[in-house]
Amino acid sequence: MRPLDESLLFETCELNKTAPILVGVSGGPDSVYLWLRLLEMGFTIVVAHFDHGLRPDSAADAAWVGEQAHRLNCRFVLGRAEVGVIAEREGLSLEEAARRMRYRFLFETAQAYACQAVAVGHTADDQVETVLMHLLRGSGLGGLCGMRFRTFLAEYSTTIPLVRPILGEWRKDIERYLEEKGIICCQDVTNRDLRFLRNRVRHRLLPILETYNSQIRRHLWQMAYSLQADYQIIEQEVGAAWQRCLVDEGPNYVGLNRAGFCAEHEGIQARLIRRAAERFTREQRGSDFASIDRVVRFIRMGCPGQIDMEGGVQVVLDGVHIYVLRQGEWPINPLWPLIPPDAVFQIGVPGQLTLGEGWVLEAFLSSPQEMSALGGHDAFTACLDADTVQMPLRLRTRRSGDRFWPYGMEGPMRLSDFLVNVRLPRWVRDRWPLVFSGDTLVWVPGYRIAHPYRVTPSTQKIVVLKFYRST
Ligand SMILES: Nc1ncnc2c1ncn2[C@@H]1O[C@H](COP(=O)(O)OP(=O)(O)OP(=O)(O)O)[C@@H](O)[C@H]1O
Repeated sequence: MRPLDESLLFETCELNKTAPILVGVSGGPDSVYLWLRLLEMGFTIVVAHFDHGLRPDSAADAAWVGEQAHRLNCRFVLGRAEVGVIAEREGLSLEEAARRMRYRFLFETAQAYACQAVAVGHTADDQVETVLMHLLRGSGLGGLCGMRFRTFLAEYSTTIPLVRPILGEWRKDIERYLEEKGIICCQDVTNRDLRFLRNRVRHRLLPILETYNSQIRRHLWQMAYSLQADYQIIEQEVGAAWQRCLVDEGPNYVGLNRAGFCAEHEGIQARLIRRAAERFTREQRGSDFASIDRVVRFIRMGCPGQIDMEGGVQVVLDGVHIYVLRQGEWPINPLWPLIPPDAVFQIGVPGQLTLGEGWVLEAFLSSPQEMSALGGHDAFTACLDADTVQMPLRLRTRRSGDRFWPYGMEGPMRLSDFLVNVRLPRWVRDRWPLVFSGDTLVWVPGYRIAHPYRVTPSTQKIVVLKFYRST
């Protein structure tokens, strides 16, 4: 366990005695204890209390904290908001609205009074309850790590940390300390309300778990603490993988390199998607395992297309890149080499076609030896047996009645059926480029070449076709 001592405050919480610390004091025993202990240890404290206006006695709590601050000669800042009204307006639960308003107030006050950190009174018991709540709701490793001694809440401040100096102290020891000092704190009656999951965990679940192992609280606390160190290693790995895969990023999208992504470890792949999706999601809780797993499998399959995640996030694959974006907000860069619906182009071999938006289609001749030396290629490169194709090749969009014999299939099928099967997004089908030899469709870029045009052991020369963006 980590009791409140100087090494915890200076090293783990990274506090110093040169600037004040803002302590969020509800008036309850935990935050009062935190405040008194920090004062005893010689820190300068700014006391901040937020009146949520949700209980009839909330003004009395505020007054009590103010009186104590006066008695202890600490600066006191009181904040107030109509949490009920805000919750309704923003479609949040009362607890969530209260939490957001409170943290916003605490960090704004810390900024205004040049405080080095915001300190709150979460205890070891709160930690154990939090870990169990995460477990019950189905969390990953991140949730099982529980709360940190020192962290940043980026939505409130990226420069002022949130510290929890009494995260290693048990409530019973805190109560004993206050009793010895004769301090009677405010009591929050909602702490006994069993409609709240936290209270059920505290008053019902934990006593039952203790009948299995009397040390369960200690074990859960230790587990969270050691997982935090493990998690840090994973986060470093994910950060490095992110740098390796990131190709493009904007306010409403992130672009990753698919080949790089697929080369990462499976666990890292899932975390990369989670990290990208978290930027754009409307959900407060992260995406669940099943949804992340579905996206990872879709990316590994490699066919261009799109897939929706919960929280308004979309993942779009163009065969080379993975775009994670806010639904409906397409990146400025076009993803695919789309062409006007009625356009027809011709391309000789060797030859080059400049399409819109910086896209280029290049054609050249190669030999089987050269191609095998080059190794694998992406979905927007095709190799055809040169003796089977009729030059120049033609590029156009689909027309009714088009048929296609996909590589590896028994025979031709309707192109429209093929496009449905591969789930090419409906809105791009009329602008998707198709490569024809004479009247025969030989390549659906991003997906398949036509079976009769494949490279075989008897192939002498290969026509290589390649779409790429020149900008
Ligand atoms: N109204 C408030 N004003 C200022 N800070 C608050 C307020 N409510 C909570 N906090 C801060 O957030 C911490 C955690 O809040 P929570 O509601 O979980 O409190 P708690 O575990 O009941 O602790 P306490 O005994 O201090 O009320 C508190 O210890 C306190 O530091």
